[in-house]
Amino acid sequence: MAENPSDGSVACPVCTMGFEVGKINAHLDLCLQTHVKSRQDAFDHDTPAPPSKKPRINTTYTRPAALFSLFESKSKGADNKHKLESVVTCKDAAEVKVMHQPECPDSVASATSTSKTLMLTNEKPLADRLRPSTLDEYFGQNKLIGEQTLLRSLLQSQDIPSLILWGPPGCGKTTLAHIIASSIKKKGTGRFVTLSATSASTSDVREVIKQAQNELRLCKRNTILFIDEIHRFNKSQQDTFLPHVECGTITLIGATTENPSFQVNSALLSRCRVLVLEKLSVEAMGSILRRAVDFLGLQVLQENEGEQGSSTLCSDPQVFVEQKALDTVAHLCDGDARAGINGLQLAVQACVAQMRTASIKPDAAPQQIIVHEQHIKEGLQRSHILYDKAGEEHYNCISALHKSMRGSDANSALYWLGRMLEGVTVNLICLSIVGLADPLALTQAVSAFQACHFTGMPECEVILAQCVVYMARAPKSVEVYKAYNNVKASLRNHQGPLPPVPLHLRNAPTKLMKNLGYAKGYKYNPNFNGSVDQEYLPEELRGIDSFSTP
Ligand SMILES: Nc1ncnc2c1ncn2[C@@H]1O[C@H](COP(=O)(O)OP(=O)(O)OP(=O)(O)O)[C@@H](O)[C@H]1O
Ligand SMILES: [Zn+2]
Repeated sequence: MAENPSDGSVACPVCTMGFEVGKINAHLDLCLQTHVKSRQDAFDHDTPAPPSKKPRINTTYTRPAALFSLFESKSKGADNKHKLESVVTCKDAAEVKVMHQPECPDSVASATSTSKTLMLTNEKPLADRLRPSTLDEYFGQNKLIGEQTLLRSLLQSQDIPSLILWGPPGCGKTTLAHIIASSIKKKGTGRFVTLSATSASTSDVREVIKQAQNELRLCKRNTILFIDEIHRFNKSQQDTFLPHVECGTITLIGATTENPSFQVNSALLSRCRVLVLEKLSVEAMGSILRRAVDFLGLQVLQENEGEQGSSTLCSDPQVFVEQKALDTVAHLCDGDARAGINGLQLAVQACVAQMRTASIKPDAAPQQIIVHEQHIKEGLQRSHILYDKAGEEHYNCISALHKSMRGSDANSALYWLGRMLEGVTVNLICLSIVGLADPLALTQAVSAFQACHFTGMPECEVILAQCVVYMARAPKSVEVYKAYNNVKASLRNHQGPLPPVPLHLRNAPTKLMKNLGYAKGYKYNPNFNGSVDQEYLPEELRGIDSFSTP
């Protein structure tokens, strides 16, 4: 800014430089733009893309085929050969720059320039690039943003109260805040500032508040302050904005994955409206993934379709993704859109990388890349507990010991115990397999465990031996064991996000939780004579009995 402050100058609320009264407004517009941009750079992770970047998504949308075309045409030669000109390899990115000369008549790419980078670089996670900027692209959360909801009418009236968005990871809290903010910015009624409680300090907050005060005083413009992961601020940090939320200098939108009753200052909480977001449903995830697929220019392969699909006419390599693979992402991502989108991205990257190594030879035939369910599973990085070979012998002994006791063979059980005492401790609690037929067995096992701790080797041998013989001679039951296995299997095989805990079964220690309907309708058994008719399972599991299923 070139102006020199004079004596009767006013300070710019943003950069605090002095300006003549007549010039301050013109300066402000400019200064705000630069300021907002620099803020966005600083908090790039959770701010909307600067305007100049946005069309990237839109352009992509209208011509997805061009973007995912791995090979770009240089000229429309009649030569049908696909010549690889360059392959750019980066460490683990699927950034591929390759060229060829296709004959494909409908290749959109053929009309465009030279090599283009595949939309799968690692520079920014796909989920971030896909962040919706309007409610039309925001899927699920219908209870919150459906027609005739409070939030809709607030958005229409442009009168946004301070909000706390509470929900599980990747369900769209940050996105919703951005949408709210951009709808307000559109009408020019407010300013939007983003801070993340993981990186911002109290002085950052003070700075934002100072600017908001100036802004309100000079421009009569409200500031919306979005704080991601607000629960990471401690209570005294949260106190910093309390008075400013109260007097309306800032409208606070906080996002949190933690129950705000416990993590957000109660004074602050009482000044904010809490909106609860849910895990995204399988259907919502389906729509979100569709959008990702379009963005990447992938083709979806229905189950009964051959691999050739629609590409038989065109010699361009194409990337297909099985519909089943998409369904798998929607089911496995547990309502977390970020995990789902990025899982899909990783799977596609892995497939493209595989193809790349396979086709490095010049004149390689064009290929079709198909992303299968298995790739997706790897992409989602569902970790499994690996079997520890080194400990195998130990587990074999435990197994033999357990089987001997189950078979009421005290003699063998003692033998296996002896084998294991060669340096390895026995997990005595495992011995409780005797089950409900003799509930005292568990007590025996725990007592033996404690007794061994008191006495140590070698005296504890006898204690262990007594315990093992007790187990071997006790009556057996596998009822609980089987039933619990059924529970584990049903959890493992569950499709989509796990059902929420029924509201009436939840505890309601805070006012917020009461207001949200927690504990409502719960029948406290001691208040009733005899049995109480009450459901203790989520609605979709009613009627399923782990004890009776085989
Ligand atoms: N409801 C939705 N509709 C469409 N896309 C969504 C939705 N929710 C999330 N996404 C996608 O998932 C990404 C992550 O979502 P977002 O950052 O809003 O989640 P969050 O709830 O703030 O998660 P976290 O608590 O982990 O920060 C977004 O960039 C967007 O691409
Ligand atoms: Zn300024």
